[in-house]
Amino acid sequence: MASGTCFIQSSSLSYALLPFLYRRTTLLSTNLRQLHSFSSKSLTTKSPLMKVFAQARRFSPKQVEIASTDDILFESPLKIVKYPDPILRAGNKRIGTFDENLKKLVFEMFDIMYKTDGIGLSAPQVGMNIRLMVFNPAGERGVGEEIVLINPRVQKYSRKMVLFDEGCLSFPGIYAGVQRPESVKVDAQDITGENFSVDLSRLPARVFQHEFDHLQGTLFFDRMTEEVVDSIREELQALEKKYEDRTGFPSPEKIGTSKARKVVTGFGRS
Ligand SMILES: CSCC[C@H](NC=O)C(=O)N[C@@H](C)C(=O)N[C@@H](CO)C(=O)O
Ligand SMILES: [Fe+2]
Repeated sequence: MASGTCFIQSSSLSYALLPFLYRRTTLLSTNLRQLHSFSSKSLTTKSPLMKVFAQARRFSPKQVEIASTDDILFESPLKIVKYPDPILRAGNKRIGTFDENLKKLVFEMFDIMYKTDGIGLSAPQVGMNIRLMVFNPAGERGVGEEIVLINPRVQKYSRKMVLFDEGCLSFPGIYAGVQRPESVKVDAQDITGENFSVDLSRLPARVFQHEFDHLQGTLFFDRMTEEVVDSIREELQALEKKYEDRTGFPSPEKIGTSKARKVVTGFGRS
């Protein structure tokens, strides 16, 4: 999609746009009905207004903003952003420009990943709110395979879930159990902008999912059960305190002792 295109979230559609949207979704639904023989049940909704919203949600492409050149500018050397910095919770823009600057960023991300004993790294973890991740499950330059995924989307994931003790470079020294699907099928773009698909399982699937979560603003403890969070609660609070001491601002989030925390499941939209 062209840079500068204005996207509108279906959830925030103004009523002024409804007539236009209704025409568009009606056309789309007619075409899709012919193409895919939708069941009458899937097209039945309770009111015309609900129908417009339901169809808009089903047919509209994902409305993630495209990064500008400024969004991809970075300062060397890169530094790892630590919890609870709000950068880790911010939205991440899709990348539309595949140039030398992007290649340099990827090289420097691998560099800091290896230096900090990582096996994967997402752009928001180095302060860049864009949809880019790098990983190498071998964790060493020149060993294993370096994988770069730009604007990744999860196509499929296995029902089989696996529990594994994960660590995150944004939570130094903290490890705890996270359940994730054993394998995933991913669509993405490479460093030249070329589309590709890849099937990942075991550790590569785990690292991909951990980094993909970062691109969605999800952190590994969001997926942990309350019992598991209890085992690292004090360490999380220590990071929150460190952030407050360093910045002079209150921590933007607190793990506290609340039981209201909702464990994240699934992948959300990308
Ligand atoms: C298992 S997914 C972990 C991915 C994570 N990426 C970014 O936060 C990461 O690299 N975490 C490291 C702490 C890590 O897992 N390092 C390896 C190799 O040293 C380890 O076994 O601790
Ligand atoms: Fe992480």
